Amino acid sequence: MRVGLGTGSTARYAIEEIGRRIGTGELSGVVGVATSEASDALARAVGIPVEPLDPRPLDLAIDGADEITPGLDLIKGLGGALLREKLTEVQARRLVIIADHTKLVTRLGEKAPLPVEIARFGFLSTIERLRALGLGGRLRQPGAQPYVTDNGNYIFDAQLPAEFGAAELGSRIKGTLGVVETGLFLGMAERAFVAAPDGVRELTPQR
Ligand SMILES: O=C[C@H](O)[C@H](O)[C@H](O)COP(=O)(O)O
Repeated sequence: MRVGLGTGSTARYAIEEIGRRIGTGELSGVVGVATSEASDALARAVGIPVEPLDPRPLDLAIDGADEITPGLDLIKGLGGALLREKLTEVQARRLVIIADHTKLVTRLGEKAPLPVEIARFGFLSTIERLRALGLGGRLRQPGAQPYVTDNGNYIFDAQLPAEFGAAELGSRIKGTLGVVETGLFLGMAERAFVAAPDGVRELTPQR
């Protein structure tokens, strides 16, 4: 199998477990496609052969999420990996999300901002254009300098308006000059395994 390897503190568990099972011989013939430099390094460290993304479909992708609706629409990218995640996961025959129950929401934007990856050149102008769409939020800047993605871009963490249609807003953001990609993953996840104190629930999209 060719497996998309997600990014973040939850996807890390899956990568480590795949590596462990390859090590014990429980799994064989697995090749990973990593969604970040960090996951690439982790996968290699735990013994998963890693290949770059090419146009062939992936059998499976496993990743975390920042928000999960009952329809399994997602916000992703608080870890900064949204572009490579979307490039990889759109090619997966099955996208499986793993998360804890704090990620469940009734509507997108309820708890998390929407990460929007933007080009560094002219980023202040791009942010002005995003504000003109009615988005609040700010440039991700954990210290003295802005956060830089694996692709050399910045991230604008957008506060979504109270009322919006996710697909329409997503295409308006994506169509804004300077925007590279958004962390909206709509209609992509096939199922989610969500851990809560009383156990793990398997969710499929409720439309
Ligand atoms: O860019 C990061 C990814 O979209 C992560 O999957 C997401 O932020 C969830 O990460 P975590 O499992 O660390 O909460």
